[in-house]
Amino acid sequence: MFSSRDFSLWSILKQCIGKELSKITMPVVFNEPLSFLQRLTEYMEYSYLLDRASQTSDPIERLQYVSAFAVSAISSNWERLGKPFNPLLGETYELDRSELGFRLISEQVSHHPPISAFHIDSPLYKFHGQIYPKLKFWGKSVDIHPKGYVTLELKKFNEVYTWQNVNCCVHNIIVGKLWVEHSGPMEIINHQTKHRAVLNFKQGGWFGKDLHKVEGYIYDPDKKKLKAIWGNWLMGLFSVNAGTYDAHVAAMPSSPPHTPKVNGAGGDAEDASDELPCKSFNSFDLNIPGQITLWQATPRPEDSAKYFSFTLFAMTLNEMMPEMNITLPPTDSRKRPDIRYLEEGKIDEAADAKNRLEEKQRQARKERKKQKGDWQPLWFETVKNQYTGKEEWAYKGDYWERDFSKCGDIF
Ligand SMILES: CC(C)CCC[C@@H](C)[C@H]1CC[C@H]2[C@@H]3CC=C4C[C@@H](O)CC[C@]4(C)[C@H]3CC[C@]12C
Repeated sequence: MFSSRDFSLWSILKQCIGKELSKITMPVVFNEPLSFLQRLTEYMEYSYLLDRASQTSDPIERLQYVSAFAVSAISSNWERLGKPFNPLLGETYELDRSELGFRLISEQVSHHPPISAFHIDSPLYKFHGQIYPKLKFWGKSVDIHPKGYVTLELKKFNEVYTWQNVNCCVHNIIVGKLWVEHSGPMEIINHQTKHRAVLNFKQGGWFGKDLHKVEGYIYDPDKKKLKAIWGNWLMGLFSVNAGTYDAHVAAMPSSPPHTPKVNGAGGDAEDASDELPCKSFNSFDLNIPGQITLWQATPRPEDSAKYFSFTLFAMTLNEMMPEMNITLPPTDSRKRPDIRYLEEGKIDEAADAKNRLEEKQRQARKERKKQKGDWQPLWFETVKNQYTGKEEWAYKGDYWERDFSKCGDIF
């Protein structure tokens, strides 16, 4: 990893207050060596939770595991402060993890606004969706709204679940240590049985008491609370009967008084930046009789901090195995020269390559405009999702036949 300490993020971003960030080009030192398509693949790090959900006959237990999956999908965002590369229009990424039971294909289907579509197949489930990351800069922080629904189909039960990704915020852009927070509600619906999980990602608050905490309930179709789910999005989740949980929490002594920080007068979460997430995690393992652990995060590899804070799963994503040179399409993220250079620590080469690719993309767009042509994604098309009622990008099929003769020359 190259140190970006000598570069001021603020000096670049100060021209952009209140603006959408997808249009500004950032120096490559603020990047991590992955494309956003590869980064999205990290949703699948804990794919075993989907296997587990498909293997239980109790719909409530299924929803518990689907909820754990939805939360686990963002756990790798902790401490990840590099910006993934914006995928080029038509860029694709595949990940064949048949030994884990799934394979994934994703494509950048739109450039302005940026939209990434993905589709994952397993013998047990299908998981697909699209993300429209909207980044907005508000001076002290960057707000990220990863718009778009994701859909999970459990084949054995003919069940469809949908949810929306939770909002994200990067704090301390001007001074201090950058850190990531997820906050807001996440609602996961089983459209067949009408069970719902409503989870709340809490804000750190004044003293960081609730930092990274997730808490919520599973409701039956009549909105009766069945199970409580609680934990922390970076480390793990637990569950127990809702009644037991509520009684336990009500009987808990209120938290010990805190000494307010002298300079911590603001009401926002920045004050919590020194709080150790591990410390607050202990208080989440409430040890309630009958509680079960739904999910626990795998610790980061020892040297992770020197490698963009990647998880082990993330470290595999840009690996180019010898046979891949032949099997991969020319549009696969692993073949992007700028990302590869950054991975190798060659900053100047990475910056040059990134400029060249972006220029090439602009030229191609001009050409299309002249010929009055429209861009057509190769592997996805728009359809209406019957459950969410929203237009979405659906996989057309055929990718794995590996006929890549129609792939554009984008790198
Ligand atoms: C310091 C600033 C300017 C650059 C760093 C911004 C980084 C941290 C931002 C840029 C794009 C962001 C991602 C955009 C969309 C998603 C999908 C969502 O489901 C989980 C969060 C996730 C994966 C975001 C994580 C944070 C992210 C990677």
